[in-house]
Amino acid sequence: MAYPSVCSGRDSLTGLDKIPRPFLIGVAGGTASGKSTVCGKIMEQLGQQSVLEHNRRVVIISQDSFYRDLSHEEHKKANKGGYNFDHPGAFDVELMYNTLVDVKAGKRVEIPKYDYVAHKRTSEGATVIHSADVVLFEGILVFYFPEIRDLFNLRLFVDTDPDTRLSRRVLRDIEERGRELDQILNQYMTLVKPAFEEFCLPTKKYADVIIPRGADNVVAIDLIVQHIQELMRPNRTNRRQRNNSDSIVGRPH
Ligand SMILES: Nc1ncnc2c1ncn2[C@@H]1O[C@H](COP(=O)(O)OP(=O)(O)O)[C@@H](O)[C@H]1O
Ligand SMILES: Nc1ccn([C@@H]2O[C@H](COP(=O)(O)O)[C@@H](O)[C@H]2O)c(=O)n1
Repeated sequence: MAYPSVCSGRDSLTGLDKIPRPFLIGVAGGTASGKSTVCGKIMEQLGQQSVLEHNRRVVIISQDSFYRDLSHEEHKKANKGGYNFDHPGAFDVELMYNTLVDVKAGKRVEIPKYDYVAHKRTSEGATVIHSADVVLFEGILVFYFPEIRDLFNLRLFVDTDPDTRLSRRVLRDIEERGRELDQILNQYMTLVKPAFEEFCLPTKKYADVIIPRGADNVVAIDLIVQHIQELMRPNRTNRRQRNNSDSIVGRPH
């Protein structure tokens, strides 16, 4: 696939002289490992959970918003748990890449919400990004595509044991995604688990920080938040000019 050129290259975490805004964090991990929950905790600890959504300076995007549109046949398969949503080919990589490039360039971007019952993006409840300090991009395969992997300034991998993930997925898919138990287990055994082992797990090596036990790991989350705050501190040398009051650092939590 041909991608448009972008000023790429990852800012070294020790080379603190060039901290980009927004600071783009990739959060990978298996299904139901706690990626969204970890992102929520990071946002909360940065004091943003109580801020109205359109004023937030820390934004979470889900990779699921970039699933390809399904054909009629694929949609029928998906309704039976037989469509492979865990394969890299299920994603619109070009749209995902172009969107992240726009986010990094500070452009106003609208990210549609994904409807897991209808298996498609919805026009309602889109996340609007216009002047974020930190953008968290979470999903099972956010480190799979090299061009996308290279866009991240920090990479986290949420490492939760597979039994825990399966039991959480079963409960979540029944409660929130309108699924039946036999369909969930069949999809998991035939598609989700093999794809996790083939495509997701091998990307753990790209992480800067691996978070064992996901959101239960308060120490890891505290350290990550401290690191982000340190990087984003307004009086860092050579940082982009901005008003102190605009910063997420030092805001009341
Ligand atoms: N540490 C935890 N303890 C208990 N339940 C959790 C924990 N982390 C996540 N969950 C639950 O597990 C399910 C999957 O978590 P989620 O954060 O959505 O995972 P992911 O984004 O990786 O799919 C959700 O129902 C969530 O509430
Ligand atoms: N229509 C869909 C789309 C995705 N899935 C499954 O969701 C998982 C990814 O989301 P997580 O929050 O669990 O990371 C992935 O494993 C897909 O199997 C789905 O079932 N239906």
